[in-house]
Amino acid sequence: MAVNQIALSLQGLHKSFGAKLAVDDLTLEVPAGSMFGLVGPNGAGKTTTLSMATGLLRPDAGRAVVLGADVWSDPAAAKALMGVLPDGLRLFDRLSGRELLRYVGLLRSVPAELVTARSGELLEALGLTEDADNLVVDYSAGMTKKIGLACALIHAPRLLLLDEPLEAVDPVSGETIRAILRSYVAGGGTVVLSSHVMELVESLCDTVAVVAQGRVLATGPLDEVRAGESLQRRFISLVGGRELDQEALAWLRSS
Ligand SMILES: Nc1ncnc2c1ncn2[C@@H]1O[C@H](COP(=O)(O)OP(=O)(O)OP(=O)(O)O)[C@@H](O)[C@H]1O
Repeated sequence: MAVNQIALSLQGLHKSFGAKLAVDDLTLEVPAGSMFGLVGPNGAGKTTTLSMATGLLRPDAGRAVVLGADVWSDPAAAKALMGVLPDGLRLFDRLSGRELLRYVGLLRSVPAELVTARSGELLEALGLTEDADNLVVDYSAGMTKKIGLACALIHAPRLLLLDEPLEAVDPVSGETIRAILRSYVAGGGTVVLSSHVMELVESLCDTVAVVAQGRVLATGPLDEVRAGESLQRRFISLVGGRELDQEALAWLRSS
């Protein structure tokens, strides 16, 4: 891999929903081999940005390029290089976990024997072996997240884009997912994840971007962005905290 290669380049992305400007001229570069955290308050435009980066939502303007492949003009090449765990993932949940992995693997042109072997390993690593033959519709939220992650990994992509990957996941599974992501990056992969949980981003990511109102407020190596503070404090000073009015919700106080 070339030194200083860019795994994901977002250039001047724009997206409006009616009068709402969700993503406003957003430019971002994710270095290859990094664990990149995308953080921002509710409604900042993280999901919209990731959807445009992964080919799920067409930008009004701008480009998304994955390891040299343009997501919108060369989608087959770009999609072969990335694994995606979208927000509010809709899976074919009338399949069992094992069947779903097989379906996704074959769809991604992974040879059948390899799909079987990789599925077994992924199910085991994510603690899903016991439930592998149960229908995904009956999985808990955390189990659904984990099978979604397995689907994103089955074709051994070079770039993983994960929207809130640890949401609803129990602490033990959370540790497993962190370990999988760390070993994926150690092996040359790149991860982009969005999260509200600053401790998670601080403990896992080496590079971050803070976005608010569809724009990048700060990006770079974690230590540069947090500038001697905790990421939480830096985040609040960049984004602006909100004080709760003394009189607000007075009816909730019983005395
Ligand atoms: N399909 C849509 N139709 C209309 N507005 C939308 C749509 N999707 C997103 N938006 C708006 O765009 C803005 C950005 O939303 P987005 O979901 O990208 O934010 P987010 O940073 O992922 O938020 P959260 O952290 O709460 O998930 C919000 O104001 C949201 O209401």
